[in-house]
Amino acid sequence: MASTNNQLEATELFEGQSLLYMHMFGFLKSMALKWAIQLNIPDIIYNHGKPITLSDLVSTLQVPISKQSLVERLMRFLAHNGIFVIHEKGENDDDDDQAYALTPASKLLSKSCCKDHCLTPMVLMSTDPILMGKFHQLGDWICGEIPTLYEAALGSTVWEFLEGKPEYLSLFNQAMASDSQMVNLALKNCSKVFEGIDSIVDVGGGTGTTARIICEAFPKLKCVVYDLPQVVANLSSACDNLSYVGGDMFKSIPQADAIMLKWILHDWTDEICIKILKTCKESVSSNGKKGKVIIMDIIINEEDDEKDMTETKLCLDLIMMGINGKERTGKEWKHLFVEAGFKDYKIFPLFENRSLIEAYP
Ligand SMILES: C[S@@+](CC[C@H](N)C(=O)[O-])C[C@H]1O[C@@H](n2cnc3c(N)ncnc32)[C@H](O)[C@@H]1O
Ligand SMILES: C/C=C/c1ccc(O)c(OC)c1
Repeated sequence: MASTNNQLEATELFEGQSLLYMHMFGFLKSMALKWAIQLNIPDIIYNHGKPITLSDLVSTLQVPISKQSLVERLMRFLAHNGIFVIHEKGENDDDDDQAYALTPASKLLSKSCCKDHCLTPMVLMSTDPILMGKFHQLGDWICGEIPTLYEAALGSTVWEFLEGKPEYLSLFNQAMASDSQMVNLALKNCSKVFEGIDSIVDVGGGTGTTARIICEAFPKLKCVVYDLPQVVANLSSACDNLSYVGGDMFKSIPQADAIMLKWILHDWTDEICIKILKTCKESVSSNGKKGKVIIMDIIINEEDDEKDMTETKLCLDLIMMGINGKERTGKEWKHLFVEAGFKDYKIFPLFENRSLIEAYP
C-alpha cells in the first residue's frame, strides 16, 4: 500500500533497497561455500583437532602473506552465516586471539569428520559454473518454446546431458549418494515401513546408497536397484541381498512387494508422475499381493514449516523447474495418488526437508 506520509515512504524504500541488496548478493553465499571446500578448510580445521587461529590456517593454506586478510574476511562472512564459528579467547589483542571452529554445517563438508554423509559433492554440483550458468537463461527459456531449461541452455535433457559427460554423471551420482546417506540416520524413525515385506525395488536408485542402507538394516529383504544402464553399469553389490538392474522405468519396472521412489517424482510433470505411479502400482499388485509404493520426497508446507525450510524447498522447486519437475504441496501429492488410482496413503517425517509417503494400491 502506498504511503501518504513522506517519511514512511522513505523508510519503506530503504527497506526495499535493503531487501534487494540482500538478494542480489545471494550468490556470494554459494561462492564462499565453494571457496571453503576448494581450499579444504573443513578438513583442515577437523584435522587440527581444536579451533584454528588465522595464522595457523593461513600457513596451512600456504596463502601469500599479502592475502592473509582475505582469508580472514571470507571466514568472517562464513562465520556470520553459521558455516564456521569464531571462538574468542580474549587474552591479547592480536590476530591469534580468535580461532575458527566447525559448526554442524561445516562438519558435513569435512570428509574426515563425516565420511559417510559428507555433502561436499552436492555443493560442488550446485555451484558448478555450467549447471549454475543455465539459470542466466531462465527469462529467455520461459518466454520461448523449448520445453526444458536444460535443453534451452545445454542442448539436451538433464539425463542425456549426464549420459554424455562421464565426469558430470559421476558428480551427480556422488551428490545424490551424499544426500541418501542421511536416510541412514532417519531409518529408525520409519523402520516399520520396511517390516513385513520380502522384496523391494529402488526405482531410479542411483548407485545404490539408499538400497545399501536398507539391505544392511533388513538383511532378509531382497533389494534391487533399478536405474538407467549407464548409471548401474560396472556396479557390483557388497551384500547378498542387493542387486543392480539396468533399465528404463518408462518401459518396465521389476515386480516386488514394494517400490521405492526417492527424489524421483519431483523430477517429472504431473502427467508423467501419474504414469510412473500406475506402473509401480502394477508391479506391486502382481501375484495378487497387496504391496505398496514408498516415496521419499519433499512436501511444501508453508503453514507448518519454518520460513528458511520453505525457502530451501522453493529453491529446489526452481531447480526442478529447470527439468520440468516440481516440488509439491500435500494437496498436489494427493492429486497424483488419486489420479494414479491409489486407495490411500500415509505421510511420515523422514529428515529435515524430506518426508516419507506410503501409498497403497
Ligand atoms: C534425482 S536422482 C535420485 C537418485 C536416488 N533415488 C537418490 O535419491 O539419491 C534421479 C534418478 O533417476 C534416474 N532415472 C532417470 N530417468 C530414468 C529412467 N527412465 N529409468 C530409470 N531411472 C531413471 C537417474 O539416473 C537418477 O539416478
Ligand atoms: C542441486 C540439486 C540437484 C538435484 C536435486 C534433486 C534432483 O532430483 C535432481 O534431479 C535432476 C537434481
